[in-house]
Amino acid sequence: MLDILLTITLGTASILLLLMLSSRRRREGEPPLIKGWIPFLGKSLEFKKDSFQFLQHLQKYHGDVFTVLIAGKYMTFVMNPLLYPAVIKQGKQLDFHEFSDAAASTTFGYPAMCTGRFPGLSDKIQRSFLLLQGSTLNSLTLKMMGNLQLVLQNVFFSSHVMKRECDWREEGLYEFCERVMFKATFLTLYGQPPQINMEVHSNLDSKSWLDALRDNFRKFDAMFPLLIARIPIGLLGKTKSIREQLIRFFHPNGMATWTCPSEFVQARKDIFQQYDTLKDMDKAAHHFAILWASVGNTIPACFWCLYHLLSSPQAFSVVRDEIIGMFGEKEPGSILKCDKLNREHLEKLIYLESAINESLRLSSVSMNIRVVQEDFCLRLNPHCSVCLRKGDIVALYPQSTHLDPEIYPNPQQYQFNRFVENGKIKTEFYKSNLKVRYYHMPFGSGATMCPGRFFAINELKQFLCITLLMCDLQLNAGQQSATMNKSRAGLGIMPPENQISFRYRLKINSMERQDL
Ligand code: HEM
Repeated sequence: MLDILLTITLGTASILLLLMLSSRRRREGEPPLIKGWIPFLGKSLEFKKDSFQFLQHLQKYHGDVFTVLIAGKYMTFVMNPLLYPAVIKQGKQLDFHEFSDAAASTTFGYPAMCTGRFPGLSDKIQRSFLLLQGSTLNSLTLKMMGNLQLVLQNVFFSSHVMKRECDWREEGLYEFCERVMFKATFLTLYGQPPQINMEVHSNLDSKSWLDALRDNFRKFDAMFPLLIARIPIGLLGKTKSIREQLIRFFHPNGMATWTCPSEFVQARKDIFQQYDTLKDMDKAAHHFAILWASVGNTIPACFWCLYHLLSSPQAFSVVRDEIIGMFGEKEPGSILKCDKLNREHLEKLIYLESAINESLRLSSVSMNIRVVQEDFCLRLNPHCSVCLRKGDIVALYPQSTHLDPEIYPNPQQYQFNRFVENGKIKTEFYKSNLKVRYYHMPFGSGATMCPGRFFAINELKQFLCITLLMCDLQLNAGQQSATMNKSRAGLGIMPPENQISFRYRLKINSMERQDL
């Protein structure tokens, strides 16, 4: 995302990028252009890496629409959500795919799709995304439920952790979310590589193929913002060889031996098979990109959802009671047998959904980027239109909506029930007495919205239901509150900046506990 360029200008690389500033003649109707590297640099350093505060500052002085010249690119920011619909519905003149194709191909290491070498590939890939929704979502959800429970049981019953399952264990909360979600999502989407059968070998391979994959993934992910900003991978230490190992893991010969892939991954394998022009490592790189898409944001989202619930006793008790009210108190071992833990029932958990929405509202910093396809004037409302030029970028920055006090009173405060009204999920939010259509945008907007959003929300609900039903959980006392790592502004969900530790144990009923 180009926001990374902005982020970098706000960081130490500012001087290099700002030296690339160029100027062009202004036309009538163009939004105010903010340029001139000395004041820009001064301000950007003042706001350190907080691009949201920096943009808010620019909005205060230049209005709801302004253009920033960053690294030779003209980026027009539309900061008022009441103006978003005009941008979002403008699919033809404001395109997303050209930009995402270029950014994703360099980041994940496959050839760009819009070069003419792969006719129809991009459309087929877009169609495959439908398999993350509709009726196939039911089977994905069921599979995820089974895998989540197996992975959690694995955490408790693996013999290398020399503890009884009823003993408290301590761990980093982020590491716990990462361990559980990475494995469960991988198995659900890609199926099982032959060397592992979790039920039979649950005690084996403490440093298994999956741990190695996750370690490499974490190292790659740390470099992700720089890669998206097109910093050449050769300049990023070992990142190139780490990415190669990650890609090699998805080599088609290896994947052919994995059992039970999801219909989504199977469809992608079939599509790539039709293209002789795609080398095996290119196909593997496409599969790797989906691994990133499927866990890169979901893991930090799980962290914030669980962290906020554990930090707020009222939220925890309302959400836990709602889950228990729906599924009943369960013996940890019998949760899998509960046939209610499906999509239909998950949809009825409104406090849980509201708590998830609220965590996403606070932690999401994705930016919506569109590339202008031709010179034209975009009418934003009856009183305001802006003239744009081919090649310019238009950016929506939903964090400014998510933290707008007019739409969300006390916006920095976590309120788990903010999205509940009259016993239903609240969908009406207002600004200047006008209904805001795009009030919650962690998954992007319009035609380019995240195709995995329904799966992601289900995963979050399942993760929270299963951990709350199976485990007793507590944050360790005396630690600082979690803060957000802002270096990923523009790229999805921010991970925590600091380490948060917690303790957990398998739930057993109080009678049994007295016997222990
Ligand atoms: C909390 C979790 C998630 C968040 C916050 C999230 C957010 C996003 C965002 C903001 C975009 C870009 C949309 C735009 O710019 O308009 C995106 C794209 C995408 N997401 Fe997600 N996502 C999540 C989980 C998932 C999952 C579980 C999958 C499943 C495979 C997934 C698959 C994708 C794919 C394939 C794209 C690219 C779509 C394209 O190229 O057209 N995401 N996501």
